[in-house]
Order: sequence, then C-alpha cells, then structure tokens
Amino acid sequence: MKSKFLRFLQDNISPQLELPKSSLGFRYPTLRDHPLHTAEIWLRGKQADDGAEGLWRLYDGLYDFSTFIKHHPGGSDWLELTKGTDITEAFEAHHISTIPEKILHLYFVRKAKAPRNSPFTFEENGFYKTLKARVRKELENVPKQPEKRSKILADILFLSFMVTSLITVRDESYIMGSLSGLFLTMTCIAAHNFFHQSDNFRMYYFDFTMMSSRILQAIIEKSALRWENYIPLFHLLFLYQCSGRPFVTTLILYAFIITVGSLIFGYIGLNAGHHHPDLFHDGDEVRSPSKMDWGLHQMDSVRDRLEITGSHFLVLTTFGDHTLHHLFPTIDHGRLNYLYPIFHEVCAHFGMEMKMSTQIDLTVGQFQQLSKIEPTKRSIKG
Ligand code: HEM
Repeated sequence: MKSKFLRFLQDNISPQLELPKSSLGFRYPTLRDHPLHTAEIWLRGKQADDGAEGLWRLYDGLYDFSTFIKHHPGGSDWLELTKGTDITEAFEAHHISTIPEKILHLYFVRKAKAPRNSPFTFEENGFYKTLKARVRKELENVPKQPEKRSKILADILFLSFMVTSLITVRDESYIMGSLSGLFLTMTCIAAHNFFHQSDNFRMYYFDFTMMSSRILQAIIEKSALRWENYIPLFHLLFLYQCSGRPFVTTLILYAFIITVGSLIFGYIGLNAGHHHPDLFHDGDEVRSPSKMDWGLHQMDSVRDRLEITGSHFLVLTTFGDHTLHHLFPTIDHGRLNYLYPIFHEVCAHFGMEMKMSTQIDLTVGQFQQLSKIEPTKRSIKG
C-alpha cells in the first residue's frame, strides 16, 4: 500500500510540461517523473514499457524462467529482479559462452504482442556479435591470474577502509577520516568490478557507501529491506563498539567519512567517461537505422582515459577500461587489458576507432555537456 506522502508527491509533481523525446525511439519511461529514483522504481517502469507481458522478454520471444531462477549460474537476483522486462541487452552482454542461448528454447512460451521498446540490434555478422565471438576465443589464452589480483586489491582496499575508519573515530582525526573516505571510494569502485559477475561477497563492498536510496523507499513505501541494506548500520555500530567513543562523536565522524567518500566518488563517477559533448546522449542525432548495433552504440557513449589505461590498480579503482567493460561486463578488469589487440582489429574491420581522452578533457567536457542546450547533429559517423 502506498503511503499518503507518496500519493501526495505523485499527485503534485507529475509532469505538466511537454515530455522530452528520445532520439533512439524509446518511449518516455513510465515512472521517470516519480519522486523517488531507485532501481526498483525504474524496473517497475520498465515492466510497463517493455511488452514482456509479465514474463521475461528476449528479442520478440517471451520466456518463463521461474523454474530456472534458482539454478542460474550467475545468481538468482538477475532473473528475479528482471521478471516482466525485456532482458535482451543484459542477456547478450552478460554471457560470452554460447551455452545460455542454447538452452533458451527450453523456456520459450510465445511470441510477444508488442514490438520491442529498444532500437538496438545484435546481428550475427554485426560489430558486437563478431567481437564477442573473437573475444570468446581469445579468452582461452588470457591468463586467469589477474582475476586473483583484482580480488586481493579489493580486499586490501576494504580492510584499509575498515581500519582507517576505526582510527578516525578512536583518534577523532579528520585527516584519517579523509584517508578513510578515499579508501571507501576506491573500495566501492573496485566492488563494481564484481557486480556483473556471478553473485559474490565482494559486490557488497559497495553498500558501505550508503549510496543506495532504498532506505528512503522502504520507509515511504513501507517495503522490506534486503539484508545488505543494513550494512552501513553494521559499520556504524562496529565503529561505536570498537572505538570506545560516545555515540554522537562516532556518528559525526562516520558522516564525515561517508561525505568525503561521496565527494571523491562524485568526481570520479561523473568524469569517468560518459559525459562529454563528443559522446552520444539521448536526444543527439543517431546512427542510421541500419546501424543500430548495440556494441557500436556502447562505443559512441563511452570514452576511456589515457592516464589510467594499462594500470591494473587505477583501472580497478577509477572505472578504467570502461568501453570494454560496457561491452563485456562479466570479464574481470584485470583481464580486459589483454583484449585490446582483438578489439582494435574488429574496430578497424567495422571502420570504428576507439578514441581516448585525458582526465582533464573529460572533466571540462562534463561541464560543457551540462551547459549544452542543443542536441549534437551528426557527431557520430556511420
Ligand atoms: C537478466 C538477464 C541475465 C543476466 C544479467 C545474467 C547474468 C549472468 C552472469 C553475471 C553470469 C556469470 C557470468 C560469468 O561469471 O562469466 C551468468 C552465467 C550464466 N547464465 Fe545468465 N544472466 C541472465 C539471464 C540468463 C538466462 C535467461 C539464461 C538461460 C536461459 C542464463 C544462463 C546462464 C548460464 C548457462 C550461465 C553460465 C555460462 C557459462 O558458464 O558459460 N542467464 N549469467
């Protein structure tokens, strides 16, 4: 049941203005103007827009994976959360092996009634599928060891965050608190490497940031919290118990660490490679309809940074190798570096070029993008 507060917000903040149009042809997302911007509410909007008829949609087919959820090697969340939506893009990007597509027919129910609410294609001989086939083969030669290094780096960062946060409170040190905030940011960005892989405990490192707005949603909608939503509270209690400081002092220093971490995360996150006038933003002129390959569009909307490419540590802690990560999110950041030769070969074959920027160019570009009021015309070739 919705609370009175939520109903008030919905009734009073609904859009009176003309809705912005997607140049990619997406419908104006249902619940886009909902006062809460959480993943769950976005998914609810997608359920209304994707024509999946309460099932899972892949291309123009409807599937029922209810009996498969518990057996999914990637974890149950992916399928539980996406029920009632179109999972075509997520399915293609998250599986490099051909096994998943081979078992799809077991769960087929019927064809969808409505056309797909996405312009993107995955043609067999198109850019993405060609690249994926080459990457699948190349991964057999890519060492597995860097995966282990990513795990060790993430764990060291997490432990450093925990220890420095405790010293911050024990010594009431704002200098140590700033360092702890930095470790928190690096830990949570490293956690992002593990989000897209099979379920694993390192993905929950992100929850220490308090960046999830689920708590607010749970209060307003009176819905249940998941166990990981309590992680920030556990951390606060850990600091209070172990530092021996009064609760109010602990709370102030805890808030300081979270604030510093959020500020650093904000800088890295906003400037890591998506916001620049040279990059595609919905509303800009699109590729020709015959070239709506999903992979090409990923390339249009991401730019990597020269300074960090090649450093495993910096790539892991500042969203590096981001173009390849978008294309193959399940591949550990430590292994992505080995895929560049194949990537450049396939790009050349399709007349694409992977452009790089500097951190400063992307920082300035982010503000240029913010101040831009006209869509870009034909900035994207093809
Ligand atoms: C929302 C859609 C889905 C997402 C985001 C997703 C995500 C994932 C992830 C993260 C993995 C682990 C990959 C890795 O660590 O390399 C995985 C593995 C797998 N998934 Fe999914 N999955 C989805 C839907 C499906 C569906 C519909 C099927 C089958 C009909 C499926 C079958 C499999 C199989 C068989 C594997 C193991 C692949 C292998 O080891 O080669 N998945 N999935």
